[in-house]
Amino acid sequence: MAEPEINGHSADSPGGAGTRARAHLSLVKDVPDTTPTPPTEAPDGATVETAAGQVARARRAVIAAVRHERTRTAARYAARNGLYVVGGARVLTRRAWESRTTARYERMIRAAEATGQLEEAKEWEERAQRFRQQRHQRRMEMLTAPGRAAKGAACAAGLGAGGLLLLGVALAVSTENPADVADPTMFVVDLVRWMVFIGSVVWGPLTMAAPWAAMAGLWTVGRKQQAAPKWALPARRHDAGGEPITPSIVVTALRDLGIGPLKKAIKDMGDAGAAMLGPITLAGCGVEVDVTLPSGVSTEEVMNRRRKLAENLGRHEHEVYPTVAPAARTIRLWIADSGALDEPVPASPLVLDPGLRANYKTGRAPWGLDLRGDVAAISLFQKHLLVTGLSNQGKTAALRALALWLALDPTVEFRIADLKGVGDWAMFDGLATVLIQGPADEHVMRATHMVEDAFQEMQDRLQAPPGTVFPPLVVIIDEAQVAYGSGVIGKDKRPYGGAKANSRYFQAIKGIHDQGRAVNVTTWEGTQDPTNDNLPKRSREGNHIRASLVLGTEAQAKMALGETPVEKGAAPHKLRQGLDKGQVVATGDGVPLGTGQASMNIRTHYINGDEAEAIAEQAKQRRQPVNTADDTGPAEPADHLADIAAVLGTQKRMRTEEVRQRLAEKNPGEYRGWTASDLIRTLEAAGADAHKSSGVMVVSRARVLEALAERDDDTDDDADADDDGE
Ligand SMILES: Nc1ncnc2c1ncn2[C@@H]1O[C@H](COP(=O)(O)OP(=O)(O)OP(=O)(O)O)[C@@H](O)[C@H]1O
Repeated sequence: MAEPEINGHSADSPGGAGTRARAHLSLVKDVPDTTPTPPTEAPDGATVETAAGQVARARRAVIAAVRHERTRTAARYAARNGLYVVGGARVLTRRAWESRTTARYERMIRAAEATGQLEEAKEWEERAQRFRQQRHQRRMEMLTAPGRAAKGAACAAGLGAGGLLLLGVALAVSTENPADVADPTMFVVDLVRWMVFIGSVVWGPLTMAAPWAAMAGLWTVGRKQQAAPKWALPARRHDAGGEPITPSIVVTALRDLGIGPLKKAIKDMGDAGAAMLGPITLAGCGVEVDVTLPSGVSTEEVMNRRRKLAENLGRHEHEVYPTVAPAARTIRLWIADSGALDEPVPASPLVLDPGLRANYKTGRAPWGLDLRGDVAAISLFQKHLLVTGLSNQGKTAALRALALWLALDPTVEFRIADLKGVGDWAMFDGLATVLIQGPADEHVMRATHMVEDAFQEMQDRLQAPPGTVFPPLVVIIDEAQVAYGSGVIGKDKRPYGGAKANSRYFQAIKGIHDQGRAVNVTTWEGTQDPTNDNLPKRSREGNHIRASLVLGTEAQAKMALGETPVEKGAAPHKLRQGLDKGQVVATGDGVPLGTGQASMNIRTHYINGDEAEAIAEQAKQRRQPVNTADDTGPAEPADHLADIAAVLGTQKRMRTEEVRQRLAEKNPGEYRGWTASDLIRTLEAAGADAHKSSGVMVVSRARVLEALAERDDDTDDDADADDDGE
């Protein structure tokens, strides 16, 4: 600010006050000398420049050239590319080190312990143990390797020489020329001679090219990993220049928010507002600070001015996350290092570790990183899940990443309807028991049957004796808005889709939301651009975990996540469409939220189609082959009498207890909950009553078959009567 005045001085009085002012200034701060040097009048009247003026001009030109953005970019470019080689060497050395030691396992154990995943830590510990044993075995084998190799070489040489001699003898016998005995051996000798010759010719260029090829390899690895210091990286990757966050910057940013009472309170504070702040702590790729607001200022007022707050802090809006802290009247600010959130998210552990296992009950799916850069792992045990967001922002990829992790637990059954049907879920063919793919009415009908079927299975499970253990059944409907929006009507005049109470799809989903959790039947829905019509309130609120990618408005954010998380700071509507692809704001049970935290931003790992195929393949190898159906058909009621006849098989009579047991094995969903009186009643109704034989109740095969035949006759008669009537 003072500079123009000083420059003004110097222009007026070059050798006097101006020079003094410059001298003084240079002691204070090293600024470029931009003072124009005045021309001097030559004796003949021409204007000439003094030597000092020329030097000063040259100096200015050099300084300007050195400081020019292009020079800096070029210097960064040169430094970066040189350092990629060094970085690449470091990366490869680390990889080699990790492949020979237990460093990687120890790192994973620490990470698992830090996120409270003790099961996972134990699993890594066991793997490390196995690795140590195998390494020991390899080392022991290496001790005896030279002897074995020498023996092998001697054997091979002997066999080779013998073979050539034998071949020579055979040749000599066939040509009747004893001199041919040596031909095969001489051929091999010539071959070796040629190989040595060719080797000696290419050896020179090869040894010349090898270091360059090695350098190019190191450079490629370094570049891929961006293994250069931050300052040398391209502008979009290095720090975009935001100031470090200090207490005075935070207080000033709050003071200038435009909230009158806050401004006044800060002015009145003896310590210029510092008392409002808790300690500023490093939190991942940013800092965190709690701000206790003065009385008369609500947390909501500050949260509503998020953009201005971010700008006052020298950050973009998406780099500042204000949330309501557990303490009263306190707001928690997490402020990212400038540009840090634009760094790519590393690859998923599912891609990096092909040996990864999952456990439905105790495990947590490694979904991505939170804003601090810590692992964000989600528990999916007995959770209904909803992922929503605008189109093409990574909804399917986020949902699929969770399913791929869970597929690594072979006990989990999947039934999937992808109502877009462009193959995003195709890798689940042979893994899911049902896979419906397509957007037409027919697919909505099939998806509805699939959900109704799961609902029926849930009902059956609920009837089972207490303590029965159920395998997890996860029903996934991606692009569920297609089902909610469908106008297709069934033969019974009931709508399949829609958000009305009689919508078959909606009813089945609601039914599972209400009671499915306890018997391990859960739904996961992915939906686009939520509205009250394409995602009814009762349906969205039935989910335990709700996650949203970028959305258009706050009202949509409330639909996606619920009112409370949004009021406490969850803001999917503040994410940047296109730039924040794959970033979800997640809330609910199963999301690792801290005390008082209402939501979490998770930058999910992206698993592309090929990687998803490979992970699904591993999952298939760990489970029994699955015949994937593309339609479950409307649920047919079970034929009890026919089922009883089937379990009797060829036996004349069978104890009622055994019949019940066999029925439960044949169709657990239908018969697991049957009591003895259910069986007796069914038999009586059909006229094939159970009776006592040798003191125990038995079912007679003859009576059951008779009852079946009678029933079939009756059905035929009814059909004939109907035909006559017509
Ligand atoms: N986690 C991620 N990180 C970076 N990019 C991602 C991520 N997830 C998805 N993308 C990108 O976004 C694109 C769209 O992803 P996806 O198909 O999952 O979106 P969607 O929201 O399901 O789309 P639609 O609404 O059309 O079904 C992907 O092709 C990929 O390029």
